[in-house]
This record gives sequence, structure tokens and C-alpha cells, in this order.
Amino acid sequence: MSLELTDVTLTYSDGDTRLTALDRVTLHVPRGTVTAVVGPSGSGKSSLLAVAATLVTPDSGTVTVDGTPTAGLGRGDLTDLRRRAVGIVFQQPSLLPSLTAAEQLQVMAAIDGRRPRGARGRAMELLDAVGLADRAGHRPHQLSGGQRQRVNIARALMNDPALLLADEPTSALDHERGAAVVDLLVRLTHRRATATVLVTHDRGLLTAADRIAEVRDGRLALPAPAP
Ligand SMILES: Nc1ncnc2c1ncn2[C@@H]1O[C@H](COP(=O)(O)OP(=O)(O)OP(=O)(O)O)[C@@H](O)[C@H]1O
Repeated sequence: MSLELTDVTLTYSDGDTRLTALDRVTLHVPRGTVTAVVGPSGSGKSSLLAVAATLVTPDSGTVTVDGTPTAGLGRGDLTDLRRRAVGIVFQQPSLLPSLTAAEQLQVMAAIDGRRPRGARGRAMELLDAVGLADRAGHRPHQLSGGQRQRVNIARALMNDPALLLADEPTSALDHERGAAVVDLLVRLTHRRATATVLVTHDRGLLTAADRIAEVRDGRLALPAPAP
């Protein structure tokens, strides 16, 4: 299991009271599967991802990432765990304007302290996996929105994370390109045995997900397991 959220409650201060963003949420995501998370605006989807990414510590409950319980870990250990085990794809690809597609990926390996030569090969392999081998030398302004998001996904996979978290990765794309990005995430998840959580508003994109979880008012409803 690459992600285990068990009985997680998260509240935010809201004036004199507290707002419950996540209410006893339990979600276990095995490797090689995509769990899509849907729900109305403000229901808690981004909060769920923030907790799974270990960026926010819940009030109660446990979070285990790639077999490592996060309770009691200090900031440095959490950063190490994130670097090693978590890939994050945000809504808008935050690519560096002056770098080529391949360099966007290689930067990740440099942050991780890996040797540059191995990083180049790995970047090319991942760009090939997302269908952009022939765009490796292009800078962001020379790529389409869908291509930029594919670079973004490849970059999130650069350190071979056990857990891939994607927050509305298709929101800047039209339906067709959005569907292609979701299909790509699903294929990469199955091939690389990543555990993937995909937050989206667009239910039309979800036919390829292994499981759809619904958040409402901070509560998570999962489909009953198949008999
Ligand atoms: N930092 C914060 N401080 C206070 N309240 C917050 C904070 N972040 C989120 N909230 C509140 O927590 C609830 C859940 O927010 P969250 O961003 O997780 O929802 P969401 O489902 O991702 O929404 P959307 O689909 O609009 O992005 C909302 O009521 C929101 O207003």
C-alpha cells in the first residue's frame, strides 16, 4: 500500500469556530491503481491531497506513505519522504520558462542529488513515455497546453514516486486533451505500479480510473468492494 489515510480529521480555524475540512476520512490506495476523487467545490478534495502529500498535518488520524508512518516525523524527514516517495501534479504546469522539456525533468534529479548523466537518460525515457520524445529540446512557450501538462506529469515521475497526487490536472485543457492526460496517468500508473490519486471536477473523464471516491462536506464515500 503506498498511501494509507486512516480516520483522518482536519479542521481549519474559521473565526471563533473551526471548520471541518476532512471528517474521519479513510482511504487506502494500493500500488498500480488510480483512485479518482470527485466532489463539489469546497468539499475537501484539495485538503485530502495536501494531507496525503504530507504538506498539512491532520488534527487526528494516521497518514502512512510508502510504508512510512508520518506521525512524529520532523520537517526534514517529511521533506525527505516527499522527495523520495511523492510526485505531485498541480492544476497549472509550473514549468520554468527558460528550460527545455528535458531540463525541467533533469532539475528534479539535481534537487535529489542524482548524477546528471543518468538524469538525462531518465528524462528522455519519461518524455518518450508521455509521447514527447521529439519535444525534448522545446521550451514551455513552444509547447501546447496539453504538452506542457504532459511534461509536468513526466516531471512528477522523475524520482519514481510510489505515490502520485494529481490536483485537477486537466482543468486548463479542453475535454479531448483532458481525456488524453487522464488516459496517460492511468497507463503510467499501471505500468510503473504507482499509487495515484486524481482529483477532478469532470466525471466524464473518469471511465479509466480503477475506483471513484466521492467527498461531500469532508466525508469520503468509497464504492463497496467487488464481491
Ligand atoms: N487554509 C485554509 N483555512 C481555512 N479554511 C480552509 C483552508 N483551506 C481550505 N479551507 C476550507 O476547507 C474546506 C475544504 O476546502 P478544499 O480546498 O479542500 O475543497 P475542494 O474540494 O478542494 O474545493 P475546490 O473544488 O473548490 O478546489 C472549504 O470549506 C474551504 O473553504
